[in-house]
Order: sequence, then structure tokens, then C-alpha cells
Amino acid sequence: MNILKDILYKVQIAAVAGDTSVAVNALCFDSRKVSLNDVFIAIRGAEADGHAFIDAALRQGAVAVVCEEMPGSMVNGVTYVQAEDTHAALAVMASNYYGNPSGNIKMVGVTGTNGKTTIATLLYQLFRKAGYKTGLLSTVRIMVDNKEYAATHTTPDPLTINRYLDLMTQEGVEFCFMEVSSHGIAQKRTEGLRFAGGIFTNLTHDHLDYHHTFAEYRDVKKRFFDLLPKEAFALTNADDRNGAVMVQNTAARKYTYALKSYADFRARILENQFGGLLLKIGENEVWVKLIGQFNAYNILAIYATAELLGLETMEILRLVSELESVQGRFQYFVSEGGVTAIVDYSHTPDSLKNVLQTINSIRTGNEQLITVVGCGGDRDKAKRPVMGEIAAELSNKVIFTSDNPRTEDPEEIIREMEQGVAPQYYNKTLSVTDRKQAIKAACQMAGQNDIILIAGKGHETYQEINGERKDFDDFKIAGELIKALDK
Ligand SMILES: CC(=O)N[C@H]1[C@@H](OP(=O)(O)OP(=O)(O)OC[C@H]2O[C@@H](n3ccc(=O)[nH]c3=O)[C@H](O)[C@@H]2O)O[C@H](CO)[C@@H](O)[C@@H]1O[C@H](C)C(=O)N[C@@H](C)C(=O)N[C@H](CCC(=O)O)C(=O)O
Ligand SMILES: Nc1ncnc2c1ncn2[C@@H]1O[C@H](COP(=O)(O)OP(=O)(O)OP(=O)(O)O)[C@@H](O)[C@H]1O
Ligand SMILES: N[C@H](CCC[C@H](N)C(=O)O)C(=O)O
Repeated sequence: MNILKDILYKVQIAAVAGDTSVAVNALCFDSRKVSLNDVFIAIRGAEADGHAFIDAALRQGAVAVVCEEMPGSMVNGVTYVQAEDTHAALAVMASNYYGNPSGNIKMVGVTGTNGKTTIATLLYQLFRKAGYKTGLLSTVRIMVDNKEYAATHTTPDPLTINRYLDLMTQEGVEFCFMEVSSHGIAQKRTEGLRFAGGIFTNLTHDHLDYHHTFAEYRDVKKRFFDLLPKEAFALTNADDRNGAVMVQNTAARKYTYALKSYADFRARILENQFGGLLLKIGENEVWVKLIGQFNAYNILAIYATAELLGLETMEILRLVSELESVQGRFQYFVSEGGVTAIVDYSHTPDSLKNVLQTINSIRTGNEQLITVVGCGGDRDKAKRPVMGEIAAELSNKVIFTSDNPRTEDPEEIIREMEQGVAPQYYNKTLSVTDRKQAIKAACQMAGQNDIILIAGKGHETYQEINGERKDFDDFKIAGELIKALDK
């Protein structure tokens, strides 16, 4: 049992009614999951207001309530704590509850529109190869050294984060790399954590349904760096327009990386092929198995982070050359009939453009590039026509299809994507709503040496339609369909 006032240490409290010496069982921010003697934290969310569920939480056995507004009538024997911000309170309380595990681990957070999963996962790979016990909190999976757990979010809620960090502490994990999403920062999921460093990748259009304006989205990302302690490092991409803005007000030690601008860590691309990249990092040349300019940025950020965390230069270069690409990120195979199929998680305009430009810069130009792409439902609508435009401009043929429609009509989403297509490209595009049929159509169209890009769902093994997740794996389906056609 924990004592409430210990868990409240460092929480910004406005008022208290009742006894904070009370023993509490667990913390809970969902009334439906409250058990006897728990503390219920009322959160004002995107869909609901947790304050409306305080009574329900008490009926389930909550012994204390943390809220932003005291309820009109209070129940005898229950402790009420009014906090200035319950999102922040939850994060601080979650850390306290688990004994502040982030203080025992060197934690590095990665934020930015694209590249978070790649950088966090490859840093995890690299530090494990270097012999350290390492943790990972990513969109694709959570790793406590060699033990894998399922991920539900890019940045989980504070209780989940701290639960895994506690497990990591018990396992003797020394380094942990985690993705820090803009939703995570806005909802203060990472506040209360102690970071040894932060990495900024880039900032382009995404999630404007949630953050409303680009400036708001940028400022949310910046907040992560504003909160870094002065002993931490803040590593930013000097080639990105917003790279300097991110670290403008940070107390942390600032470092930059870049391919084009002056920076503390610099690299140059010497070769860019389907087999990988030859990079010159500082004075050293290194071959890596990843493809494309965007991955040169990712590799450079990884290299710089490893340097900042104290690994030896030659050791880092050796390990960087062994890194394998992340599941669903430019994952490809070549069929017996000579068709190259690439599955990539590009679900933003910038990542789609990058991946198509990368393919175009590597291919000979004699083959066709056929792109299969959709956009997710219940997500930023403004990116749909932009992604439609990019796909049509940079491919020989485009098949618009469904991604995760969630609660939206997939055909309407496709229509919104089509609206971005410039008239001179109309004859390049067609629409096949059923994603499997769309991939099949691409496989049928493709001949020897042609390239199929299946974009948007990467590692995902499901398609979410009206709250139901049906099995769907782009890589597996493309493999089966191409094999069947090769026969
Ligand atoms: C929009 C959004 O981000 N929602 C997240 C948020 O939920 P919320 O607080 O807004 O929830 P809400 O439904 O409004 O409810 C408010 C509060 O009332 C409580 N409640 C509700 C009903 C009830 O009966 N009793 C009760 O107590 C809820 O538990 C909650 O505490 O906080 C929850 C706990 O942390 C998250 O699980 C949830 O993620 C939803 C499922 C989600 O889909 N999030 C996505 C958009 C997301 O976070 N994505 C980013 C990555 C994006 C990217 O960069 O690509 C991520 O980090 O994963
Ligand atoms: N540094 C980068 N710059 C631009 N695009 C990138 C970069 N790294 C990866 N990409 C592209 O973005 C896609 C998503 O990459 P990744 O999963 O690493 O990003 P992310 O930030 O984790 O995205 P999400 O939070 O949505 O998972 C990749 O499939 C690739 O097409
Ligand atoms: N983390 C992103 C992933 C989007 C992936 C795409 N396949 C979609 O479903 O929109 C999000 O939740 O917005």
C-alpha cells in the first residue's frame, strides 16, 4: 500500500479536502477500471470529461479523487485533491507510484513528425549489440531488453510508461529509447519522467485535426525540449526549418546534426542504392543497409546520440553498419518474376514524398512505379488531397484504396484524395476501395523490373473498420498475391 501524500509529491495542488495520509491501492484514470481503495484521477479528454465519472469511480471503491474542479457535493471519508492540471498530476503521480524509475535509466525521447520509430528502434538495436541491457517504447513494440510486449500507442499513458520503466529497472536496463508523440506531449504523458536526452527529427504536416494549426503542433513538440533538464542533451536537425525553434528555450545542452547545414554532427551521402547507403560521417565512411536520404538523417541522429551517450566512435560505426531496417519501413522483396514490392509506413505527405523520391532517385526509369495508397479515417482530413497529389505526381500509376477507415466511409476518403490529383495525371490513377483487391490490381499490372509501393500501413497487421480490427498485413498479402501470379 502507498500513502496518498507520498504519491502527490511535486504535484501542483490547489486545494485538499480530507486526509492525504490515507493508504491507497493503485492509480486509475478510467472509472470503469477502478478497484477498491484506488485513487481516481479525473481527466478532461478529447471525447469525455472524467469529472463526470467521479461518482461512478467512488461506487467502484475509489478512496481518493484528484480533479481540476471540486465536485458540488463531497462524500464523507473520501479525500479530494484539486490539482491545477490533472494530466500533469497523473504523470507525476505515476512516476512517484512506481518509485521514479526513469531516474535509474538513461532515457532518450525521440520526437518529430517522421522517423521516431526508426530512430528509437535502431538505437535500441545498436545499444543491445553494444552489450547493454536496453529498453524500447515504440509504436510497433515495447521491449524490456529481450522481452517483447504489445504496443497500443506511440507514447503510452503515464501509468503504462512507468510500469514498463519499473520492469526495466528490475531487469537492470541501462538505456531506454522512447517515441514521444505530439499527442503524448499535449496530454503530458511524459511529464514526470527524467530524460537524459531528446532528439528532434523533423516537422511537417500531420495531426492538424488534433492540434488545429501548424504553429500549435510545432509548439507542442517544442514543449518536450522546454522541459528537458540542464544535464540532458537536446539534439536537433539543423536542416529542418523548425530545428532551431525546438531547442530555443531548452535548458539542456544543445547539439545539431545535418546533411546540408553547419552542425556538430555532419554526414554526406556518397552512394544511395537499393542495397543501402554509403555515408561519410565526420571523417569516416560507413555502409548502412537502410535506403534513402531520410534514412541518412535517421542514421546520423543515431550516430550522434550514441556519441553523446558515451559510446566509442569506431564501435558506433561498426554497429551502425549492422543495423537492419525496421518492420514496415521500406520493407521489400523481389518476386521470382522480377517485381519489387515495397511496404512502407508513409502515412503523411512528407513521408510519402520522401519514399517516392527515394525510389525515383534509385530506379533506372525504364520500369513502372505503381503506388497503392490510402489515408486513415478519423484523422487529419487536410492531408488527403496532398497525399493524392504527391502520389500521382511521383508515380507512373496510382491505385487509391482504403487504409484504416475507422468510422468513416472509405469511398469518401478516396474521393478526398482524388481531389488533389492534377488534371494532367487523371489517367494515371484508379480507385479500388478493397485494399486486397487494390494490391492485387497492382500485382497484375506489374511486369518484370516494375516497382510496387504499398504505402500507409507498414507494420500494421490489421485493418480497422468501424471499431473492429480485421487481420490485414500488406507485406504478407503482397507476397502471396505476387507468388500466385508468378505461377
Ligand atoms: C485523442 C487521444 O489522444 N485520446 C487519448 C486520451 O484519451 P482521452 O483522455 O481524450 O479520453 P476521453 O475518452 O476523452 O475520456 C476522458 C477521460 O474520461 C475517462 N472516462 C471515460 C469514460 C468513462 O466511462 N469513465 C471514465 O473515467 C477516460 O478514461 C479519460 O481519462 O488518453 C488516453 C489514455 O492515455 C488514450 O488512450 C487516448 O488515445 C486514443 C485511444 C487514441 O487513439 N489516440 C491516438 C490519436 C494517439 O494518441 N496517437 C499518438 C500517435 C500519433 C502519431 O504521432 O502518429 C500516440 O501517441 O499513440
Ligand atoms: N527522418 C525521416 N524523415 C522523413 N520521413 C521519414 C523519416 N524516417 C522515416 N520516414 C518515413 O516515414 C515513415 C514512418 O517512419 P517512422 O515510423 O520511423 O516515423 P514515426 O515518426 O515513428 O511515425 P509514427 O509515429 O506515425 O509511427 C517511414 O515509413 C518512412 O517512409
Ligand atoms: N500514429 C498514426 C498512424 C497512422 C497510420 C495510418 N495507417 C492510419 O491508420 O491513419 C495515427 O494514429 O494517426
